[in-house]
Amino acid sequence: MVAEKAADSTKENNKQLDVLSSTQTVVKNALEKLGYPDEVYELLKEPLRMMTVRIPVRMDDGSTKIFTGYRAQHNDAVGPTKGGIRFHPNVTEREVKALSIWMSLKAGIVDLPYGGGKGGIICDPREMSFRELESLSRGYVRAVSQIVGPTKDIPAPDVFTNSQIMAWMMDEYSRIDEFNSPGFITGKPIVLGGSHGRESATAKGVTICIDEAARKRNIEVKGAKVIVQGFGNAGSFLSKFLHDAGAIVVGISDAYGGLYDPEGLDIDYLLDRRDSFGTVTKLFNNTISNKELLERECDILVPAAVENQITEENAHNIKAKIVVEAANGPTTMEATKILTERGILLVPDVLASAGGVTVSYFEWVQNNQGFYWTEEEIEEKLYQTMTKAFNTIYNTAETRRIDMRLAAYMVGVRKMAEASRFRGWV
Ligand SMILES: NC(=O)C1=CN([C@@H]2O[C@H](COP(=O)(O)OP(=O)(O)OC[C@H]3O[C@@H](n4cnc5c(N)ncnc54)[C@H](O)[C@@H]3O)[C@@H](O)[C@H]2O)C=CC1
Ligand SMILES: O=C(O)CCC(=O)C(=O)O
Repeated sequence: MVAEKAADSTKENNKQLDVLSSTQTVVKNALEKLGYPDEVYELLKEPLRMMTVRIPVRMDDGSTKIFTGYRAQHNDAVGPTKGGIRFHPNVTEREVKALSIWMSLKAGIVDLPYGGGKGGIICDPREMSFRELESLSRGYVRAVSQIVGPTKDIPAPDVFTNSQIMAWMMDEYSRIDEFNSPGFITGKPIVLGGSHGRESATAKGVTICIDEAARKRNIEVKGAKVIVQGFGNAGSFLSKFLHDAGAIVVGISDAYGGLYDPEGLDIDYLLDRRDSFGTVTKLFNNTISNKELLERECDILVPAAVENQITEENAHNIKAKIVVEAANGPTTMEATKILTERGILLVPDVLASAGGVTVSYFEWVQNNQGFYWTEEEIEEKLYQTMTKAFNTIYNTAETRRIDMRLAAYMVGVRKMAEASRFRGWV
């Protein structure tokens, strides 16, 4: 009996942490609230295409290692699919599928002419040499080359991938295409057709959401205590922006642990010492765990690392008044409910982290037109896009008396549902 109960509770816990099924539940709720028939949900609950590839890489020790990778294309009714590529040991097929659905929702929320796509390779780039990483990146592009391209599916950076990896991938695709194809991928170095502001775009978008959310809750960002989980692309730029705006960044973390100081951390020093994978805490002895960090005292909490960090286990202990999700999928559905009931304003991932794909879109447009904008122009366009999206979703949540995640899904799903209907798919 006891063993049966324990097995049931493990099953329930695994279900809550399955990002695909929880995303499907919210998509279903959003479509029902919008009055769409069940067949629209049947179409949108899974990607239209999912490719699994095996990539052989000759390692530096002379052995050959076979890596598994994925590319999911959720829905291309609105336009080509778009979304990052993740290199991480925990990548799974279901995770990549969920990430592609989130990309569709983001494109809908910030009104881009795209559907969602996402890729991932099961690997640990922190343990690979530069040459092995180049070989893996080029091998992945060769393996998925038939289904990607500037008018089909446009990749970008995500966890543990960066502008160098985008450059190798663009070069490999250009060789296959026998044409210089900068619009194949975004997040490239500026000299290869990258856009000003793309590197910091995700964090900029999150900063704009924090400003808007703080205004709604009468909190001054200047002087507010902030914890940021993750010190990579999203988390490190965000910490810098908030620090420069006068917020007190009291906590940060990476995959190995967290740092907390109620008086505020020396962000410039930490930025200077972090490595290219967003690791910095290994240099310190007085670290705490990621779990502890999330529960420490602060006004604003920003998970900017990986999925399933705020769950029903710790949601009751979160001290922040505002939680802004820079990461994809950091809060489970059960935790969303708990935080909302506790009066904590939760700004969901599909809205808060949409700055990255927004500037990726600007990069793609600049590649297509062959004319490039200044950083100021990009920043202004990003600001307009993010504030409009935030307020549309905030007002939808208020009017309908629902949480901001469901409101964001309702706003995000509508365009692809309509486009699929007009195309006669449902
Ligand atoms: N880079 C981008 O443009 C965008 C990123 N995101 C999301 O933001 C999140 C972070 O992505 P990036 O900053 O780009 O990645 P990154 O690779 O630059 O940094 C990842 C950070 O998370 C930490 N981390 C990794 N595994 C962890 C774990 N198990 N527990 C705690 N920390 C861990 C790493 O140490 C590092 O500090 C991800 O969820 C990603 O999907 C969302 C939109 C766009
Ligand atoms: O910049 C992009 O196209 C995609 C970024 C991404 O993967 C994300 O928003 O999760």
